[in-house]
Amino acid sequence: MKVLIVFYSMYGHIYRMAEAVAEGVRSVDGAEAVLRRVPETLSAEILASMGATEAQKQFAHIPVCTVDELGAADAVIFGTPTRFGNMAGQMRQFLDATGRLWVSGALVGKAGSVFTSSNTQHGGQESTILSFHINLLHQGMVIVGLPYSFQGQSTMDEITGGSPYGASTIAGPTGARTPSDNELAGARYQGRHVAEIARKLTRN
Ligand SMILES: Cc1cc2nc3c(=O)[nH]c(=O)nc-3n(C[C@H](O)[C@H](O)[C@H](O)COP(=O)(O)O)c2cc1C
Repeated sequence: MKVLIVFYSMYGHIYRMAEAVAEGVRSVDGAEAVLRRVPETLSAEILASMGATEAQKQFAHIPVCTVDELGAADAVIFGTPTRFGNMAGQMRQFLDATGRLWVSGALVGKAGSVFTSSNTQHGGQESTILSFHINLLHQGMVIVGLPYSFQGQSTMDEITGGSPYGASTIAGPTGARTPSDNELAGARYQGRHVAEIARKLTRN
């Protein structure tokens, strides 16, 4: 059973979370985690002006996802930073290339799940995940979130990402904060949870 983790990251937070999601997937017997990134759509000049050039080198070795790989996966977990409370345009562009999967119903009945990051605590993590879910529903996917059985999302001991909609991390106003242990635990939990549900959905 193949669980595809397809992400966009500009500064590395979503990449780090994607690695943790993959760990969670791999903790399920028979589940293979495949990490892919979506194509970059901004020019090198714009990326340099945004201070992304060095950061993106950390995950340049991850292969770029193809639409066929998306269609062939047993479950898909999407990771995107928030952009004004929505998914990043790079992810949007990738989704807009999947029309033929919609036509053929390739994703119907497969588990789909979303995780995110933002600079500020209330900067749109929930709206990013929930508006992403609309796309999954149009593709006929079965939406999987991050249940409250992941107790780390209820903690009052620290400022943390994570909601019933999906794992998340807060990068901080300058983007210098890295995903906390609790946020990474949420990402691992989500990966494991999706893989467990996908295993049930794919059982004959
Ligand atoms: C154009 C743009 C819009 C953004 N919009 C938001 C926003 O609405 N709320 C917020 O908290 N952070 C916002 N951010 C910050 C990003 O979400 C943050 O850089 C990202 O989550 C870090 O993830 P990454 O390291 O994987 O790129 C924005 C960043 C950019 C470049």
